[in-house]
Amino acid sequence: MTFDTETASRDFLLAVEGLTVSFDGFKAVNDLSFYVDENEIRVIIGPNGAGKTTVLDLICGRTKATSGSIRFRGKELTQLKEHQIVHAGVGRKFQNPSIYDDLTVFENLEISYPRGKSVWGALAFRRDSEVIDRVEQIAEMIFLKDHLDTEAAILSHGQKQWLEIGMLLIQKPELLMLDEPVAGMSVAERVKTAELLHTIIKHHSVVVIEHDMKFVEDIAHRVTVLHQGKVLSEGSMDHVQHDPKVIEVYLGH
Ligand SMILES: Nc1ncnc2c1ncn2[C@@H]1O[C@H](COP(=O)(O)OP(=O)(O)OP(=O)(O)O)[C@@H](O)[C@H]1O
Repeated sequence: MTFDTETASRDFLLAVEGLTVSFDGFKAVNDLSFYVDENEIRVIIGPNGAGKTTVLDLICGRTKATSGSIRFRGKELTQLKEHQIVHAGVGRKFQNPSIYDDLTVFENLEISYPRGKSVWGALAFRRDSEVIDRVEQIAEMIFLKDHLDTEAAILSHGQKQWLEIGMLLIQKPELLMLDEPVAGMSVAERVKTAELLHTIIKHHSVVVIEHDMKFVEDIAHRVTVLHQGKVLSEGSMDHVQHDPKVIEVYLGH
């Protein structure tokens, strides 16, 4: 059986097919296809300019595709607006944390708690036990249970990154997309972040862009190597690490 026949007959959480985006004639993503399963950690690697960030921008609706399809739980995302994609269950963390420095860890998590869409729902929102329980549960997962009253401004760089992941998790996205989550972290923080991702995928799927190969090895179920907007290689870390094409354009440097 060919890969195509196999993929066509399966239900993936995320199915990206023939995705292309052209910026003034330059195809940053070029006829790209890849598939992500439930409870999978997929890592996207590749040289600078390969199109990794652009792929996440396309999935979360920040950039509009020139052609191709992105199906999430069978729902086409390419025509949706960013907030509709968030509502469909896709959360995205950018490289720079967008937390509120002057609020505490508790408050940052609390304001991210989904309150329903109506204005009335927002007005009726109060700090009830359901919210407190959920905030505490997430804080424990992101190693900040003892820092609930700490102002976000004084957290370490790594703790800020975890807080932002927590702010996404509290919204219960089915798919979480992270752009270089361990950049600038200490070795100890990287180890804890790998632990966090292994906890997260019990209930979510994760797509991560990463350059730190040790970290990739620790977390990846499968790795997709991008080069010039296309898949150069895909499979286990072991498979892509030994693929001569990958060594030539990326890992050998
Ligand atoms: N809005 C845009 N307009 C024009 N060109 C763009 C735009 N966004 C990205 N590009 C180009 O598309 C290519 C892919 O960029 P992208 O940021 O996706 O690469 P990357 O793999 O994430 O690289 P890095 O590892 O350096 O972050 C680059 O050549 C970039 O200059």
